[in-house]
Amino acid sequence: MTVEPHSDPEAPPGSDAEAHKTEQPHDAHHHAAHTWQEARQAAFDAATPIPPGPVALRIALGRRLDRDIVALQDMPHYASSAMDGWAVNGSGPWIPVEPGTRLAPHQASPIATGGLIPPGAKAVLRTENAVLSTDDEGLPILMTGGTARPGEPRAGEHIRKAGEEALEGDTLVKAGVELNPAHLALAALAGYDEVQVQGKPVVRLVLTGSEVVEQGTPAPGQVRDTFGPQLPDVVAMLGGITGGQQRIGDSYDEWLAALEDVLPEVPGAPDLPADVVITTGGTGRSGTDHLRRAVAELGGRLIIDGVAMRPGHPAVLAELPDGRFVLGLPGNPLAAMMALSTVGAPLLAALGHRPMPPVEEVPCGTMVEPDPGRTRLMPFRLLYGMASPAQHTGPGMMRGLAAADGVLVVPPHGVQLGELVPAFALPWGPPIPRRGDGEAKAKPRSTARTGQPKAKPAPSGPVDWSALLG
Ligand SMILES: Nc1nc2c(c(=O)[nH]1)N[C@H]1C(S)=C(S)[C@@H](COP(=O)(O)OP(=O)(O)OC[C@H]3O[C@@H](n4cnc5c(N)ncnc54)[C@H](O)[C@@H]3O)O[C@H]1N2
Ligand code: MOO
Repeated sequence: MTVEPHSDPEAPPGSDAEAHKTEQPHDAHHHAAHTWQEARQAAFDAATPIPPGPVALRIALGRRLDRDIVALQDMPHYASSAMDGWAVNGSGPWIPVEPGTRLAPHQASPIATGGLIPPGAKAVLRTENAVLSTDDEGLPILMTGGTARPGEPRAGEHIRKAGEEALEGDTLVKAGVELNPAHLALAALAGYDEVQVQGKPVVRLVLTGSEVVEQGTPAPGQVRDTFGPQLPDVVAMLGGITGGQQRIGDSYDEWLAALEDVLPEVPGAPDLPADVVITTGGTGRSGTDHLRRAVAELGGRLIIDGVAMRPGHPAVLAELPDGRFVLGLPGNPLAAMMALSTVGAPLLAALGHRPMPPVEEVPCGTMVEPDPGRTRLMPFRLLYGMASPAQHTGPGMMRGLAAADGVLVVPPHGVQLGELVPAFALPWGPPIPRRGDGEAKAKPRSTARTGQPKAKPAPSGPVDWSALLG
C-alpha cells in the first residue's frame, strides 16, 4: 500500500487507520488527553513571549538585541595620541614643558599612546623620531631626528580625533541582532553596562529520585544520572537559560519545597523567578510520584497531563499561579528527551519569541507496524537518504538517541516502506534533509540560501537498510 504523505501523522477521521484504532481499545495506561500534535500546540499556545529587559553585558552573549545600541557620545570621546612621543605645537625645535599644560607655539610635552592631547597641540612626534638635547644655554630642547621625514610631524599626525569611530547618536548595533563577543565589546566601548534584549526563558531543573547517583558505576538498584550531563545544555540549545539545578529524593515534602522555591541561580543576573521548572521523574501514578499533587497543592493548573505517544507518554505541563510553568519529564531517560522535544521545545520557543520548532518529512527505509492510538517517536539514522529506526531505543536507554540523526514521528497507523514520515531534528543534530524538487509536495527551496546540496530523490525501489545500522 502506498499511503499518500500528509503532514499530520495522526490518522484522519474515517481512514483505514482510524477504523483500526476503534477496533483496539487503548491500554490501561493510555489516559492521555492530547495527541502528539495537540500537545505540541498546547505547549506553544500556553506561553506568551517574555518581554524584553536589560541584561548585564557579561551575560548578554547570544541574546537578541531589542533596542539599537547607539553612541552615547562621540567615539572616541576625546582626541588622543596614537603613538608614544611628544605633543607639539608648531615647528621645531620645541621647548619641553610639563605634560597636560596648554602648549604655546614651539612647545612640546611628553605623551603616551592613548593620552589626552593637551590644548594647543597640533600633532604628535613619535619617540623614535625625536631627539632631546640641550641648547647653547644648556636648556633642554626637542628636535626631530632618527628616521623623521622632513616637515614631520605634519598637522594632525598621530592624533586620533574625537568622533573618528562614531558620532554621538550613530547606530552601532541594530535591534534584532544576536549579540556576539565583538558586539559586547563595542557596547562597552560606547559606555554601556547593560543592553536591552528580547526575553528568554530562565529554566530551573529539579532532578528527582533517591536511586539516582551522580558518580561512578552504579550498584544494582541504583542508576547513574543521565539528566545532569545533558539537560542544561539541551535547554540552552532549545533557547532557554539554565538557572540552577537541584536534586531531591522521592518525598512529597521535597517535591513541594522544590516547586515552591522560585528563585533560579543565574550568575550575574538579578534574582528573578524562573519562567519554567523542569522536573525529571515522578510523573507516574505510584506512591512516590508526587508531581501532580504538589502542583495541585500550589494551586496550579494542568495544561497537559499525558500525551498519546511512546515513549514519554506521562509528560506533564502545568502552570502555577505565579505564572511559572512546570514541565514534568518522565524519569526514563529516552522518554524524558522525547517529552522535552514534544512539550518543552514548543514551550521554550514561544517564551523566547521563536516559531514552533519545525517538523519535516523523510522517506522511511523500513516498514513500521501500526500502534493504534499513539504516535511513536523513533530515533533514526539516515542511510542513502532513507530513515531507519535506530536500535537500542527502549525508554530507559540512550544509545539509540546518541547515534541518531533525528526522530521519526510515526503515526498510529504505521508506515509503509518508502513512505514519507514526519521527523524532527535533534537540538544538537543535523537538520532533516529536505526532499528533492522532483517529488510531490516538496517545499520550494533555494540551495543558495542554505548552501547545502539538494537531497537526492529516494530510490524508486526502497531497500530496508535497518539491519546495517547499530
Ligand atoms: N504501573 C505503571 N508503571 C509505569 C507506567 C504506567 O503507566 N503504569 N508508565 C511507565 C512509563 S511509560 C514511564 S516513562 C515511567 C515514568 O516514570 P516516572 O516519571 O514516574 O519516573 P520514576 O518512576 O521516578 O523513574 C522511572 C525510571 O527512570 C529512572 N530515572 C529517574 N531519574 C533518572 C535519572 N536522573 N537518570 C537516569 N534514570 C533515571 C528511574 O530509576 C526509573 O528506572 O513509569 C513507567 N511505569
Ligand atoms: O512512555 Mo515511558 O515514557 O515508555 O518510557
